[in-house]
Amino acid sequence: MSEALKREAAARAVAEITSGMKVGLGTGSTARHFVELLGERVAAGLDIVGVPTSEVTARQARECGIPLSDLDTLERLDITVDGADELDADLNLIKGGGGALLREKIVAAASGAMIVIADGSKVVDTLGRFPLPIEVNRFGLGATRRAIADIMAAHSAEGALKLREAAAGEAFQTDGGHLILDAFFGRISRPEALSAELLDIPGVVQHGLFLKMCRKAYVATPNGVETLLKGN
Ligand SMILES: O=C(CO)[C@H](O)[C@H](O)COP(=O)(O)O
Repeated sequence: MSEALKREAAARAVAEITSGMKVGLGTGSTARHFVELLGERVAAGLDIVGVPTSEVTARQARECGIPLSDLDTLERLDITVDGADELDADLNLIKGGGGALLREKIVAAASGAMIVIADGSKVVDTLGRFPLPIEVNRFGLGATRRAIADIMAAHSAEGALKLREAAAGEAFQTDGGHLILDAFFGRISRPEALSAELLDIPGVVQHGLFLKMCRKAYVATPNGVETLLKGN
């Protein structure tokens, strides 16, 4: 999908930001457009404060002149705008393709609303085609991996469980210093049950299923930007 369409989706979300808002800033190539466009509005006088969901986004936001804060200071945000790797008709999501899922989920959960911006290829009937990112503690990796594999088998996962690499032979490390296991389900038919089972594993820090967190999505297609609302 073209960068131009992602930018159109981002522009629709930027139009919802008004002065005085505390805004969660997502991570990824679509969120990057949002941050850039938001920076242009800040330069033109928009008075907001942003809370970034990754070190990469924090750097970009600073370069764009967006004032930044954190959840220790602000505790609650008005809105978070972020990308997604998959979204279904109920606006349940898979996120974490960029490895920022933990901070993304913390920031979205602290926000009054979450808007997703994505291109049309991200819309699916059933979540699970995109491998589910699971952030895990380094300690006990083997045992955690085994426990996740057992859950995958119980959920009839179609594929493998892979340690994410930054380069050949070098494990990807999240901003929080954790590792990511990518779980290839194919189809996730019981996302709530899967979420609870994964979070029950002590070594799992968080997973990329964002359930009942998003109420609106702007989806860029070749025909323009579609607005998806939860319940529609
Ligand atoms: O969850 C994410 C990062 O952890 C991103 O929002 C997701 O990967 C989508 O990225 P992009 O807009 O580049 O397709």
